[in-house]
Amino acid sequence: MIMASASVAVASNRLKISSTDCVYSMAERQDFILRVQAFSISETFSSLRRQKRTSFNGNFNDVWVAFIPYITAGDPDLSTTAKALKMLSCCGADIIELGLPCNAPVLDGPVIQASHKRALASKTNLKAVISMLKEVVPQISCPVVMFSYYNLISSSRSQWFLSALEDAGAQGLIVPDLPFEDGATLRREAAEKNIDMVLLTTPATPKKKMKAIVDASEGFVYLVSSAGVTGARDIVNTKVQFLLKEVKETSRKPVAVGFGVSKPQHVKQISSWGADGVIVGSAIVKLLGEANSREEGLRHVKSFVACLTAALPLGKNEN
Ligand SMILES: O=P(O)(O)OC[C@@H](O)[C@@H](O)c1c[nH]c2ccccc12
Repeated sequence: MIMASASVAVASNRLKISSTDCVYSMAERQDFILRVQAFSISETFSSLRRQKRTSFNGNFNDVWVAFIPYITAGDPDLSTTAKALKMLSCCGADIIELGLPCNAPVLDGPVIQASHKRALASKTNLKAVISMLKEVVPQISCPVVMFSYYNLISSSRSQWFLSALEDAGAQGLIVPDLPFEDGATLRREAAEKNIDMVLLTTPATPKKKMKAIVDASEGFVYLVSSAGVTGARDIVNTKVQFLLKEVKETSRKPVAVGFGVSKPQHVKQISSWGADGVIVGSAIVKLLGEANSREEGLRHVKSFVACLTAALPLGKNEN
């Protein structure tokens, strides 16, 4: 019961502190961090669906869309990443994607590529990220999904890699460059460690293969909005509305949309199309990378995230 009440307290506390005025002082004071085990990814979406609120955008419909930010671990250093994780968890993130830096992030655009470079320059490696997460995960109330290119996994043997994630309290894993056909073993090994392997489907994925991907994806399905690499876009691909419908006809699994989301109107639009989550990476990473100081970067991210979450159905910043 304590755990449950603590979770409820955290949840209600997050709703209360998601208004931006007290979040940072809360994190800074460190005197009121309830050490609760974050929900699993599936529990997070189920809990959000239970909390679903009726929103009126011409007609009443029950919606609650998860906000899923991405940052690169170690950018610009792991102590800033630790602060960012705690701040994002307080600012309304329902799930956080945390990228492991590597030398060739080929699916990333220039903004995230630069973040990998900064992270590697600060000597960030898997061991250091795992020890940071062991410290931080008990202090945050949302699940962490690790992002790793496959070469980092194959070089360290997948079972050892997955055990390290499990020890760190990571709840999910995304390996964007691992072809679906080659991922069965890793998916099985992840399932044995209760780590959700989140799979990606794109506008170019044939329908039959999309169905297989959706069926095999754990936690949620990542719907990539557009072709190409990560990076803020001016507009969201309108094909996403049709793709979302197609995926949701295939399964009841939650579907989160990413790639290019960088404005409140993108969040509104994707939410109105029926997504269960919106994923934002480059626009957040850019603020961290361009700031004059770590503290300034965190402040800018906090304000930007508040704008985006305010655009979610019945914006989470509403008191
Ligand atoms: O950066 P964007 O355009 O907001 O897209 C999300 C993206 O950053 C994140 O989900 C991600 C980071 N690296 C990736 C590589 C492939 C697919 C997705 C990703």
